[in-house]
Amino acid sequence: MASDQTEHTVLIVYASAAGSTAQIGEFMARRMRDAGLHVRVEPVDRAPDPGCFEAVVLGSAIHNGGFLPGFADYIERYAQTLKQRPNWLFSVGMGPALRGPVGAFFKRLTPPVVTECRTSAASKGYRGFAGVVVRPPELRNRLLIRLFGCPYGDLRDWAAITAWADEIVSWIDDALPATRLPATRDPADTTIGEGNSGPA
Ligand SMILES: Cc1cc2nc3c(=O)[nH]c(=O)nc-3n(C[C@H](O)[C@H](O)[C@H](O)COP(=O)(O)O)c2cc1C
Repeated sequence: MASDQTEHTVLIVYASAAGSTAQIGEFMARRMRDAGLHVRVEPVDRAPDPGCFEAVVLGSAIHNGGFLPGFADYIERYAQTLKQRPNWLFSVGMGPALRGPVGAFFKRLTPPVVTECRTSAASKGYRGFAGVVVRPPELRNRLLIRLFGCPYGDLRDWAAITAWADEIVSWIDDALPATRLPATRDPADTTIGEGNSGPA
């Protein structure tokens, strides 16, 4: 028997310079679609108005201590809308992969831009994921990375990303009311008016 419930709609917006954050966004989208949600995933420069979706996930790579250009602006521009939509924020950087005494200290710190955006959007949750760390050409940057104890390579923890996507799906399924299509419609009635045009 066909279900009369529509899928919940989710927008995933990401900012990515080299592609690792984009892949996390696409991965989360696939995971959430497999769970029955209707998910649109877009880079921030093509992202639509979040007000057209029931829930939103926002994620950016961290470069030089901040989000990528345009990402914080998007959150600021739609802050009022985002405050009225359940939304979640993630960052992708070296943080979770830092090791050693200096690394352990910096690992505990949340970049100020994360706190600002989380407050602006009233995000329900935040995760910092490790990204892909490539050996930089500049000696100074290589020394900093060594000081922080960060290894090179693809450090993404797909199990942690999967678990977070599933947490968001559970929240949406539990907290958002099911959207129901009109139960019946007289096939002879061809007018599109009140009561016939879509979900109540
Ligand atoms: C120029 C540059 C600056 C970076 N600055 C930071 C930083 O300040 N903090 C951090 O945790 N990671 C930093 N990283 C690591 C990136 O966040 C990481 O490589 C991430 O996976 C990049 O995401 P993307 O592939 O989506 O662009 C930097 C990387 C580059 C290339």
